Amino acid sequence: MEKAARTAPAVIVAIDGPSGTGKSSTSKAVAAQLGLSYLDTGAQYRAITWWMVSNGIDVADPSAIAAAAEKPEIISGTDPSAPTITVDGTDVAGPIRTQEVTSKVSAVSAVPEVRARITELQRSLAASAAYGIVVEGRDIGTTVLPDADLKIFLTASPEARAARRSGELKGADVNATREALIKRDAADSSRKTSPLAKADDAVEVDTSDLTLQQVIECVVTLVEEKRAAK
Ligand SMILES: Nc1ncnc2c1ncn2[C@@H]1O[C@H](COP(=O)(O)OP(=O)(O)OP(=O)(O)O)[C@@H](O)[C@H]1O
Ligand SMILES: Nc1ccn([C@@H]2O[C@H](COP(=O)(O)O)[C@@H](O)[C@H]2O)c(=O)n1
Repeated sequence: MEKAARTAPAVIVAIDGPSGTGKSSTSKAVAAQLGLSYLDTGAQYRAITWWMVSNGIDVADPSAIAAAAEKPEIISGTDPSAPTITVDGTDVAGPIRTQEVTSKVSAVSAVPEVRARITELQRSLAASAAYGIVVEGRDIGTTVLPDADLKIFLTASPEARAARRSGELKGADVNATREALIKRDAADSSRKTSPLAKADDAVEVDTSDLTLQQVIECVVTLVEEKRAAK
């Protein structure tokens, strides 16, 4: 598999969609299976949010966020079997998943200066991926990599997404989880700069009634078809 991937043409894959649709799980597995790099762009927005909170920046003040947007150094490791994220040299893989960061990330990621900074990082990582990359997020197909070889937009019902997330957060209330997902998606979809949206040329995959393995197989097939046509 690895050898075949390394003799195949480099391929850029954009995977977007709302929260809990399976973007990270699918993208990581597809990248690992096909010998591609992997970038979790949500982790980058979470990392900059973590830095803002840790440094006492008021996340309700867009001008304060904009003024600080260039300060933290954010580095993403793109090996799908061990993705990493550091801020100023500190491993923040755990801290960026707290409820506090999750509840504040939409406000921080809506600030245009933050998006410009993070988008530049994302494009540079994609350009330096020798064998190709799977990049997952909210605006990859529409804004970050509009010329991606393949664009996928994952969806799932709010009920399916809430059940998946509640399974992860042991003991979490499914209704509260569902409301929180809907609220975050609404904020991400309604911001002015680069909102969560399906690109016109993206393939939409509804994962509500599919197992994770079925979604992975579907995306691997789509990538292989694109590669064969290159
Ligand atoms: N098709 C599926 N069937 C069942 N569970 C799934 C499926 N896809 C993903 N999951 C599970 O749902 C949870 C959320 O998946 P994942 O983190 O990949 O979603 P996401 O779209 O990246 O979410 P977010 O945008 O919030 O980071 C994980 O526990 C994952 O294992
Ligand atoms: N391309 C992206 C990716 C993410 N965001 C913002 O980050 C939040 C966290 O994303 P997760 O995938 O880790 O849940 C998300 O809610 C968005 O606010 C983004 O703006 N653009």
